[in-house]
Amino acid sequence: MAASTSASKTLTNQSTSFPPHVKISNFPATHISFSKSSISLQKFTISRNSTISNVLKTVQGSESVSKTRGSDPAPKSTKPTILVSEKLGEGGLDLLRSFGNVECLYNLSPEDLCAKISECDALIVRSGTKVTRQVFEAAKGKLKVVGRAGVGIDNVDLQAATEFGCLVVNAPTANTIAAAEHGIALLAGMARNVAQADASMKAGKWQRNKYVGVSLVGKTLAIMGFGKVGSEVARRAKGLGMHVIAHDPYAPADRARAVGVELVSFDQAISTADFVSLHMPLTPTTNKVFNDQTFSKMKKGVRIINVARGGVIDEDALVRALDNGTVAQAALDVFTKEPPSADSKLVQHENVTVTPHLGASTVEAQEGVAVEIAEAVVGALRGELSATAVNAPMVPPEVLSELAPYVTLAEKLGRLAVQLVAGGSGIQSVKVVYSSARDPDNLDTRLLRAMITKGIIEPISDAHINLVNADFTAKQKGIRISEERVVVDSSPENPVESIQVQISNVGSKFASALLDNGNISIAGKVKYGKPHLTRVGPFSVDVSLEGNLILCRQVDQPGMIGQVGNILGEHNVNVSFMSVGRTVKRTKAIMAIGVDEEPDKDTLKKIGEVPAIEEFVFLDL
Ligand SMILES: NC(=O)c1ccc[n+]([C@@H]2O[C@H](COP(=O)([O-])OP(=O)(O)OC[C@H]3O[C@@H](n4cnc5c(N)ncnc54)[C@H](O)[C@@H]3O)[C@@H](O)[C@H]2O)c1
Ligand SMILES: O=C(O)[C@H](O)COP(=O)(O)O
Repeated sequence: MAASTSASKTLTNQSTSFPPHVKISNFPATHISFSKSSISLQKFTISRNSTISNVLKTVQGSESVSKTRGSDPAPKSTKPTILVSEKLGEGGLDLLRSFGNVECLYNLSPEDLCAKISECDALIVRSGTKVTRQVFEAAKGKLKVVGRAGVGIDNVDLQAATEFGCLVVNAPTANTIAAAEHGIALLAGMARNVAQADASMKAGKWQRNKYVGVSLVGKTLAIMGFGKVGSEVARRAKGLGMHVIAHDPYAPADRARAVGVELVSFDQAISTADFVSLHMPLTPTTNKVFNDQTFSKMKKGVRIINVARGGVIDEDALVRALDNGTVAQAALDVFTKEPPSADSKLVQHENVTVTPHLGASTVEAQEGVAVEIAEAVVGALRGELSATAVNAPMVPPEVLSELAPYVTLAEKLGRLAVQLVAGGSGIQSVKVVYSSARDPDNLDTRLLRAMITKGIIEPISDAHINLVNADFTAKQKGIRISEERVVVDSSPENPVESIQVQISNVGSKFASALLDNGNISIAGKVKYGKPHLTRVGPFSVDVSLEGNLILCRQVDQPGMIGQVGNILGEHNVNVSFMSVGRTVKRTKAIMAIGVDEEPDKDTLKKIGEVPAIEEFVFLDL
């Protein structure tokens, strides 16, 4: 298959918008929504020659709503009803009132919320309202958008929202500074026992010796998670004279350097720090990452601050570490269960300072998130695309049905590529090469690019990526995604022949995935409707992208498949696919092995001990 032409473009600072000229014909339009692992489809009837923007409006039921911007009111008879269930800044409320009928009903019981919701077109919440499946069921299709006035959307059942065709939008940036300032307040307050001394004085005591604190200047602070909040905490801590280090496997080193912060390994961060401040998202990887084992590696007398999410700490282990003196003090704004039980040992511990999830609670941040969320909700009710949507993008059904298998391939390639990146390497530049028989102008790759972005970003953050927010989120994370289309001589019936994903300027956990130019490179194809991995670095392979994957590089010699297969078999790990690729006979080869179960550490160790195996990596697809 010869490459005949190529065209490339780089996406920077680009907001997502649909071309107005794209038309769809008379068939049921499909509303595509993504969750972490699934795509759900719902059908809506769209008239001939509707534009995509009309599709959006029809799907969200806002055709009759005013199309004017800013504070122009919607026609009275068609004003949408917007329920605000937690306190929201006045600026946001004013904007909402200029557009719809706003009802502020705080502290609704779950039953009252369900009773009310079928009258509402939009619901605005913070972290206190649980927007459950029952709420979406009770809405009976009336609810079109849920706005989360803040970052975390763990209180909204996204899957249910998606299934019920309800858009969810959030306000991811307006409370960053507030959270960082609260982190610093907890750090300083804890070091000087402010809360404990205050309580003691109010109890009539004067205990000057008991509340001798520790100084911050010259102490080492480890920032765990160098994102928006983490980097702002770092800046402020440096101003206090602290030595700041950070651990974030996905943050670019130059961003850290610009703030004067050194990026280090997890173990180095926790074993050298006097203070450890947590700013990573709660993901399966970070869930209870601070546990008995990690506390035991910390410097005796370490102090911990958490304004991220309670679930990153094993709270029982923290109580043990406080009791045995490993951790001298902790200052916590967030808890696994909120509110925590009144008799929680952690909350009651004398060396623990607590606040009731106040990180975002400043007048300024609440005004900021209120306006940010009001704009997003009003835009969504008008049927506009939102840069902060966390679910429910829409694409024309003919594009969707054609691209559906490639969408899965794209996400899997993204997930796979990011797992090949070595810890400590910040991802800044991703190149996607689409080989296709179609003219470059006749291939809409936005959905594929969004899915590759989703595959790359979601395993390393709590961001939810879809067609709407993919470019926005990548840009926010400092990841530049460029696309190149290569026209190949094959059937133009297939929109794409193959997709290659390259990540530049990073180290790899699996050196064989590197091309001569130093880029991690993998490529895949759709075969019989299923995504297949067809290339790893310079090696050709062919393995279905299902379950999990082990990649091994070995000296090309007989018996290797048998040896590795036996180890997996002995440990009851079922092999689903296997493929061997090599560059030159009897030199180096790689083996790609699809496995149904995740092998335990012992099994992987045994694979690594096979003498001819030079390197291997386990990848979760
Ligand atoms: N207490 C509050 O009121 C409050 C307010 C705002 C944000 N938050 C929470 O703070 C956290 C950070 O928010 P943000 O806006 O800075 O998010 P962000 O996405 O900008 O930053 C998170 C960073 O964590 C990094 N990360 C991912 N996995 C990691 C791992 N295993 N180890 C170390 N780092 C890892 C990511 O690369 C990213 O740089 C989130 O959990 C958010 O929900 C809490
Ligand atoms: O996720 C967030 O934005 C913060 O945790 C703040 O939550 P809140 O809006 O309930 O204060």
